[in-house]
Amino acid sequence: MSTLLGLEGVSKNYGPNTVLKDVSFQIGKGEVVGLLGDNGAGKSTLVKIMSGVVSMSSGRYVWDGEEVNRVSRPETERRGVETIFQDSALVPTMSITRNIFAGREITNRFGFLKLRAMDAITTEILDSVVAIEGIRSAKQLVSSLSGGQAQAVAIARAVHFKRSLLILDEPTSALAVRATEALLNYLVQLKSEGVSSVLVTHNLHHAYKVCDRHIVMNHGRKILDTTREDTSVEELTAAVVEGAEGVKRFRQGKPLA
Ligand SMILES: Nc1ncnc2c1ncn2[C@@H]1O[C@H](COP(=O)(O)OP(=O)(O)OP(=O)(O)O)[C@@H](O)[C@H]1O
Repeated sequence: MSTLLGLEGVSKNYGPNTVLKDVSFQIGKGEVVGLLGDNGAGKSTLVKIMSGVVSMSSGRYVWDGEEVNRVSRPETERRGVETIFQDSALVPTMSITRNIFAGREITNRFGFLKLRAMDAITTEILDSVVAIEGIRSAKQLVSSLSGGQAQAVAIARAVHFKRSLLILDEPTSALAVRATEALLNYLVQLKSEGVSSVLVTHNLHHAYKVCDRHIVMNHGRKILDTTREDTSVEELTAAVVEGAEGVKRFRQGKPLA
């Protein structure tokens, strides 16, 4: 599998605090990668670096074999990175449709918005991509949605405009069971279309179910980078809970401390 994105020796300091230490990994084309780790392990910081929101203190960002020197949000968006952040950035006073198409509106040749066409597409993607309970209409204002429904709209938006890399930071935390299942299945479907994804989650069962590879972070360091075939939910649990020592212990067949 050829590499879409490679991070090489990435470190990040916030003042005197080093929150990422010499992290390297690769994301293959069409690969679903689980980014795992305990609270504060550095997952969201990596997500922000991959999407260009935060700059790295040192290291290399290599996209499709080419080093990117100035990694910014517009630059990663141009290359096809879509990110769902923990707090999905939606505009509450606008309708679901307008949020989904924000910045990518469909217009006629005179520049007028084709609202009916956008509403129809919105209805279709809400139904097919994330099966969300309780949304009445694409015209509904986002301010009238629950937290989980709003998150699902953000996911539907990113998934619809899928490009090359979809990064989801804790996407299922506020989703109900059916919507979570739909989203996980969708990631697998995207894979067959050559789209890569990074799934940040605390739910190791979700990660294990859909990810081809798992990267476990611990105190800013990568401590495990393994394919699905070479690991198990039990080993991932040991890595997340106990770090590198936990992996060693697990491989020696000893129980969790
Ligand atoms: N803007 C910032 N300024 C200073 N420290 C920060 C900043 N952002 C994150 N950190 C620190 O970096 C470390 C890693 O945080 P990060 O949010 O990447 O962890 P995480 O693995 O995503 O955790 P969680 O699962 O709790 O979301 C934490 O110790 C956090 O306090």
